[in-house]
Amino acid sequence: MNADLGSPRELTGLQRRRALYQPDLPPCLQGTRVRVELGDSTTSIDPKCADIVAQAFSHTFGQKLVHFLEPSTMVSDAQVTEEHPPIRVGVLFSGRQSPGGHNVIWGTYDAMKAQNPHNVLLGFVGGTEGLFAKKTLEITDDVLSSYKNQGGFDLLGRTVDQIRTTEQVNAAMSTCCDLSLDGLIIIGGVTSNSDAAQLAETFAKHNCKTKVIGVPVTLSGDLKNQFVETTVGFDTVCKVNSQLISNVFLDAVSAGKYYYFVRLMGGKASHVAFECALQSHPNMVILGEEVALSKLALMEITNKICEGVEARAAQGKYHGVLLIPEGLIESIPEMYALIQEINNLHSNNVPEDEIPSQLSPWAAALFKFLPPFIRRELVLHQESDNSAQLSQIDTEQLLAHLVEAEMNKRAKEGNYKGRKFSSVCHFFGSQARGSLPSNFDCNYAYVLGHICVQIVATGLNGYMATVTNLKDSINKWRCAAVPLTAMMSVRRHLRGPGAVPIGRPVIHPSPIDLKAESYGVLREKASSFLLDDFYRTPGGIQFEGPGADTKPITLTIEGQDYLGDIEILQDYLEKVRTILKPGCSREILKAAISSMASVNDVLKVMSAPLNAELPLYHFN
Ligand SMILES: O=P(O)(O)OC[C@H]1O[C@](O)(CO)[C@@H](O)[C@@H]1O
Repeated sequence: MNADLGSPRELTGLQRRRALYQPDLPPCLQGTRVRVELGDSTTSIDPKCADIVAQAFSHTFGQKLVHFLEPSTMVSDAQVTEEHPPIRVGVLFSGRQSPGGHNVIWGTYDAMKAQNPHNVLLGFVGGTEGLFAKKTLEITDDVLSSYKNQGGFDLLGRTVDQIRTTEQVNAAMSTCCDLSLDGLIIIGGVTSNSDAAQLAETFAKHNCKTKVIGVPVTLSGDLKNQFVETTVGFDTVCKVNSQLISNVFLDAVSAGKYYYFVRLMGGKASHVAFECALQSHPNMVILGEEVALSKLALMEITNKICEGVEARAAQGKYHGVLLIPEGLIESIPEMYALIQEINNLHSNNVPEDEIPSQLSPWAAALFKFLPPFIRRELVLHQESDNSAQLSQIDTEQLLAHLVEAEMNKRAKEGNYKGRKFSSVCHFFGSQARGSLPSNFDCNYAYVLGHICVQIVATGLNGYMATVTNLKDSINKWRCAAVPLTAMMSVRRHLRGPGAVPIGRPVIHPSPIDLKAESYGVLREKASSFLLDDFYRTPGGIQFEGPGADTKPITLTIEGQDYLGDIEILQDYLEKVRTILKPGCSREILKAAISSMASVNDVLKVMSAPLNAELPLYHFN
């Protein structure tokens, strides 16, 4: 644990200015009185698993949805919370750093102090380890002052994101009892919220008075379901990555000699890569979900990229940008099977250096085929959820290596006559994860913090704080509490009636919906992206002025009128081509010139920051 955690720190001019930003609240959270309305009883997100979840969570399964409304709203069966005896709440980061996390704590603190100045908020220093060891820091105005609207999780830090073993659960329970906590807020993604559900169940079973609350905070954006629209941090990370990617584009197109292979965070689902592709328009993006669906083998993916390289070479282009998610490696069937074998060996405590010799013959053959750097990375110790350390596996380098070998082979065999293929690889991980959070993430996290306090005040255990209607302005956001068990399910072995449930109930990461409109848009444009270099330069995150309040494209595109700039850019390119075509007719030239007004708009779009509110954007 870092000894400096939680200390006041010196802020730069930009950080000081950001610290002054005051997030907005939806009307229902603006006063000290909130109307609490009970909704429907819940079941499992997968009705076929309801019995299993109900059995595993006999004390917390089936609770009702709870909505927080403005007190003036006349709703039958509703109650108004008015009296607030002093409460004590603990909070911890249990999950990877994600921009905006600090604002959950700030929102919680403000809401607690507004309810009753004697309320106490304790932060656990060092995440789960701090929780087990009762290492707390009382949150005060002073402590918070240099962490408002700031990136990182360094106010409290985090360690192993796990509260699962009997020993860990008992340690957490004894801390909550000893500190007489009314509430415990766990800030994290799917794994941490699954642990939160288990903890809530255990507390209920043992009559522990502490109410456990989960908050959806993960840059990966994969804690997404009918109750949760997006997670805190996803917006910021996609904006920062898109800026970095667009910088790479300009570098690529300027020299025209390198292919950039960019790997983005997002292990179990490819939401970050998908959103960044919509924001930046790379030549190629390969999503884990597509590969898993089509069961593409490593060599098929390699060939697909080589075909793209060849098609571009035919147009005299020897540069390009390819995006992949870090989870791609696990989506490739043969790699998945190999990683599973390695995971099993890890679970049986086989040391890293002995793993290669204990693989099955076919897995050993695949392992041997891989370059040495990938072999080393594949056998590294596992994550807290017993999965491979995807951030440590340089899949972008593996693909670049295989594509180069294949292009050289094609050249040698006389099947490729273009210039030699050259690549540059990047992994954009912590560069974006440590960013100052966007206004959207600052607001969203702050509001979730307020909701946590309403959940404790209402006496709800095993709930997640949620906000829906996020695509609209904050005054239309809808605040609620959703039972964690409602988001849980059990994986099943086979599809159909013979399906056998495996594993324990957890909140699973949601993959990209390949039937969604936003995905359709991306695929429809794939060949233009590949060949026409429709690169976009979104620029840095806008904190003030036009564009400061834009949201992720994937959040706003679903169910909206999509009149994005892609069609317009294509149209523009066609017009330029027409004008440039030698001997084109006077009429065509005139028609092209008469459309110059829209061409100017297009140029504006191409040079303006993505976040700027442009007339051509109709995402919200
Ligand atoms: O900093 P670390 O421990 O490498 O974390 C990496 C992991 O965290 C995440 O960013 C968030 O879950 C994953 O995408 C990634 O694999």
